[in-house]
Amino acid sequence: MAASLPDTLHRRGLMFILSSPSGAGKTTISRMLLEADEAIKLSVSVTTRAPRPGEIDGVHYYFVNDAEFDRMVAEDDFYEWAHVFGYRYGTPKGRIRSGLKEGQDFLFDIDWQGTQQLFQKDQQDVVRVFILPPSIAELESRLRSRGTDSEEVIAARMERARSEISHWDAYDYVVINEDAQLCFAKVREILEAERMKRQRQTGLIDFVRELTR
Ligand SMILES: Nc1ncnc2c1ncn2[C@@H]1O[C@H](COP(=O)(O)OP(=O)(O)OP(=O)(O)O)[C@@H](O)[C@H]1O
Ligand SMILES: Nc1nc2c(ncn2[C@@H]2O[C@H](COP(=O)(O)O)[C@@H](O)[C@H]2O)c(=O)[nH]1
Repeated sequence: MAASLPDTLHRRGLMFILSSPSGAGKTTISRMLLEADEAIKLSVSVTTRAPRPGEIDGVHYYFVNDAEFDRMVAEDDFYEWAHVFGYRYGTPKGRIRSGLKEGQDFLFDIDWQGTQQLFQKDQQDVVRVFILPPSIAELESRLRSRGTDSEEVIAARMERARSEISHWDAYDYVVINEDAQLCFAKVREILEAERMKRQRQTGLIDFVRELTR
């Protein structure tokens, strides 16, 4: 019979960030990951933008007005926050720090500004993945096919896409989302490998010491 592993063998959780220009598919990949992997939890952001059809308050975002967002900023409730497309978006502190200690992994669908802020605060727990579209034409076509944004909003997102893409080299991994299943498989492999990193595996020193005693 196989011996059981000591219960001192734990792992720190990680902050798994997916960023991309709007429409490249990070929400699609995030949802696939959350469905396939029960061990990672979405960090639900707060936003001042209106919900899109099908978006549920508290599930996809916490939708708040400007006054409520101001109050949260004043009370230092955010891990990070940024202006994106004329609205404000922020990561509420919630239970992230204590969750990481307990081994909980968190998924962040946030932009490059938020990524920078999280990385500055907590380098060791952050894994940064940037998703690129296969082409600019395909990016525009995806924004259109999503059917949730007006022409004006699509134009603003396309206008910003090049400057967002210019931040690709501030990420640990870059994955091109041509085929969603393939992209998802790659992102999942990154997550699995990052979970195994030595520095995340607390208790390993004692375990190895015991093995080699
Ligand atoms: N590999 C793919 N091939 C074709 N369509 C895709 C692919 N990945 C995502 N899409 C579609 O493209 C549209 C945009 O995807 P999604 O909403 O996931 O982008 P996003 O990067 O999260 O955008 P935003 O930043 O605006 O939230 C959606 O309609 C989605 O179904
Ligand atoms: N810095 C942050 N960026 C965020 C956060 N939540 C979402 N986002 C980014 O905003 C844009 C637009 O999102 P959309 O849902 O309106 O299309 C996208 O790049 C998101 O990744 C956050 O908490 N902080």
